[in-house]
Amino acid sequence: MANPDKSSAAIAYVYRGTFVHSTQQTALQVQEDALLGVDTEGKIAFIGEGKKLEALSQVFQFSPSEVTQLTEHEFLMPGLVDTHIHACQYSYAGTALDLPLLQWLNTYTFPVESRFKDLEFARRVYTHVVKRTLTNGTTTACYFASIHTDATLLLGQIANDFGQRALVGKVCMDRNDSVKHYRESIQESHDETCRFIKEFLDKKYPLAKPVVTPRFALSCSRELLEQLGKIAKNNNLHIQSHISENKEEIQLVKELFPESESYTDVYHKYNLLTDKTVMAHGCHLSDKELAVFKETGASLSHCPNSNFSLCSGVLNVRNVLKHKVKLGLGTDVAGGYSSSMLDAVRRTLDASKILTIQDPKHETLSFEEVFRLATLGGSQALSLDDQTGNFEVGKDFDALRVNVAAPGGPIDLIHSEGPKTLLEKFLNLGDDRNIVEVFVAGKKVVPFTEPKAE
Ligand SMILES: Nc1nc2[nH]cnc2c(=O)[nH]1
Ligand SMILES: [Zn+2]
Repeated sequence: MANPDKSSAAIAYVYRGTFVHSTQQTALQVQEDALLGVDTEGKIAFIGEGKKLEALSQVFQFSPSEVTQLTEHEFLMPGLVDTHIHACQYSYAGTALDLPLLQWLNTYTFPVESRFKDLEFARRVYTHVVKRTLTNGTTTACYFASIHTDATLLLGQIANDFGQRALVGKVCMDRNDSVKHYRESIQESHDETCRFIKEFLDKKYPLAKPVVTPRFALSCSRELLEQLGKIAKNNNLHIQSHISENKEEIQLVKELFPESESYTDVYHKYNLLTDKTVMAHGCHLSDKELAVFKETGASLSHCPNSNFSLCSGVLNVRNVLKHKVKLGLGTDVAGGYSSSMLDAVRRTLDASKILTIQDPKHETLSFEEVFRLATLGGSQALSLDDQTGNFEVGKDFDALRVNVAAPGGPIDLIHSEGPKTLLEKFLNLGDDRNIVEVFVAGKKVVPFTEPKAE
């Protein structure tokens, strides 16, 4: 576990106590009385046994008296990864949940998103969403913004200023018959996407990157999809979109793209399925389509709150995992009403249990598996697992310090509990009151220090 050669940077701080995380092999690995050192570059420098404190302090040159000891009801876990969230829909989260997807988009979503031309409105909403998600433990977020380049650049800046790891997408859509002022021409969508990518990359943010973002097949012409596939390829960029969310949407895709064998085939044809692609939902994908996801390395973002709220469908996560398709969890605000990944964890378990009620042979997901999906799984789905997702030496320290018995918090601990039960209680009953500190790339980002809270 300890490898002094891996890191040449000095140790910035060391924690001692219980750590929980996931690996490819083990959904939940618990280390009790362990030591974890973070270097001045924000990377995990070592993980070792508490009883080896003396030796580790000599090898890694830190003072044993400076080690921070976690309390009995505390643990460190990897930060939560939200693989799909619409930052510009945050203002109406918790409302407008009475229509199915396409009617919901036309009635509520497009009119609100069109307001993001106004940079001051954008600043207000984006500051709130970044702060709220960080407080809820989202250390990495994959954001959809709106069609507006400058407002989307602002979202990238705000995420960077607050220290959140973020993928940020300017939405592309050249088709919208219902809210005609909320669409672009093909030329505009292409040129603004290029400007967005260039200006975003010029900022050289350490943790924020641009994502090519066709809204979904129904919002885009063939020409636009083709151009976006090329832009992503030429710049080696991430791609995000939606797929196979609801049955009416799938039927319309079939009618609009009759030459394609399936919804998946539409995106595949325009080179939009790569190992840096994340597609939201996929509730109704066939096994054949899942095989294309596996072959291309594209991943799925499971957004169960949204799938329930808009009555879209119930994704069979077990089947996706059997196909070895990468999968993370998403809040899909505001189709999903909660911006907390703890809610996504709970709704994922609910969705799996519903499938078991319908078919007792279905193998229900365990809380340990869902914990992995919310952390390591999300980092894999976003192809960021070389940097984050679990506690491995050399990765960035993206972590939550959780106190299950936080004073004034939502959990009453009646008995003394082992670490596995503490994690289960936190996942099912906890909230931001239990998340006492949040770290991204070694920097403490919650409680907020700078920039000043609004
Ligand atoms: N849930 C959801 N699905 C979509 N499909 C296309 N756009 C959207 C959106 O904003 N939310
Ligand atoms: Zn979405």
